[in-house]
Amino acid sequence: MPAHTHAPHSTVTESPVITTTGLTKIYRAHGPRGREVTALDGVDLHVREGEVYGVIGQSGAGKSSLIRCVNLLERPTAGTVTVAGQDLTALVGRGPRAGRELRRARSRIGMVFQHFNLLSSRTVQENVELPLEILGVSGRERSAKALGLLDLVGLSDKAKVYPAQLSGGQKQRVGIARALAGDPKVLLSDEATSALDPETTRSILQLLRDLNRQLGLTVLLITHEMDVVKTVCDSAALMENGRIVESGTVGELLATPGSELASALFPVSGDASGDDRTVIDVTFHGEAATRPVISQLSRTYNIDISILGAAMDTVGGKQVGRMRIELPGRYDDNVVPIGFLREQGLQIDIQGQEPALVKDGAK
Ligand SMILES: Nc1ncnc2c1ncn2[C@@H]1O[C@H](COP(=O)(O)OP(=O)(O)OP(=O)(O)O)[C@@H](O)[C@H]1O
Repeated sequence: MPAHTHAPHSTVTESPVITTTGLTKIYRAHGPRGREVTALDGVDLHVREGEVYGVIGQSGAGKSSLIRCVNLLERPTAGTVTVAGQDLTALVGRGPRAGRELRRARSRIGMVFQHFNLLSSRTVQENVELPLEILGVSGRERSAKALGLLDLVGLSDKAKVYPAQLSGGQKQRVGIARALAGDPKVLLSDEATSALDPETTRSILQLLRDLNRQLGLTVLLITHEMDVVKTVCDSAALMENGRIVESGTVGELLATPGSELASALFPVSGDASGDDRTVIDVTFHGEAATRPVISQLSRTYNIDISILGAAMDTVGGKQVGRMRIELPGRYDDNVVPIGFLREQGLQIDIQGQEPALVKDGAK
């Protein structure tokens, strides 16, 4: 594996910057027979300062509800939301003073939308200036700030044009510049690349990553695309039916036996070539990724190993990967070599072991 892979400098700290506890959102349809939909069912989310955190899940899992509750665009039914040390839920519906504080706190949370939400009647610069107008920033200061942000997102030559004259990727860059106008500590991204082609998606993700690194900006993004998580996220959570069912840093997920997210990030396939074989998935990450463990295994135990499938990649600047290998003999014959692999710090998942035990038991 190449040792020269450029690992971007990580700015992740242990301080929590977004925390939700028991976050619950129940939508109630109007009318006496209104149906209830529980979109969030007690979500505990912990996003650390300086990380890019991805929430992934299928349509209807509750991702949009989560991100909209984090900036209080949607009022949670229960639970708390703390952003940068401030309990936002405590400010809801508590009179004009708390309302002002909530608006101020919100200006420290940038939001990027799937369909950009730009005003077509305003130029690019005027779109970026909009949040500053709302904050009461003077004309000259607004203009200087907007031009600086457009430069940061690579659009300094587009200040005077209208959104209709821009490509989708350029529109999203304007959306990002606008989201940064209030100097947020946190950027929320709601499917920011879903409306873009793959190449533009890559450039927007790269921009988010660069802003994360340069500005120490914490990014919480929701997506239904595993590739987005793989490209930019330090940590990820999987949502199903309004709950977080798995979460952690990419490394932690890869080290979790049976992690759905880990196998979705690194899918490997391949079937055993016969009954009398043991198929195992080996996950490499960190330092173990650079050692020749498979050839050591083969030499130490004098066994022939077949590689059935493999996926290697760089996630958040770190080499990670999975390999599905086949060893001769049944599981009982391979306890020692498998122990050897585990001792090397590798994550080992034995394919079909549990179903086989169940089947054996049923015989
Ligand atoms: N305003 C609303 N009123 C009633 N139900 C809603 C409302 N918004 C969302 N829901 C319901 O809440 C559940 C979660 O929706 P949400 O949009 O949060 O999921 P999602 O994971 O973002 O899905 P998608 O990727 O399709 O946007 C769904 O069953 C949805 O129908």
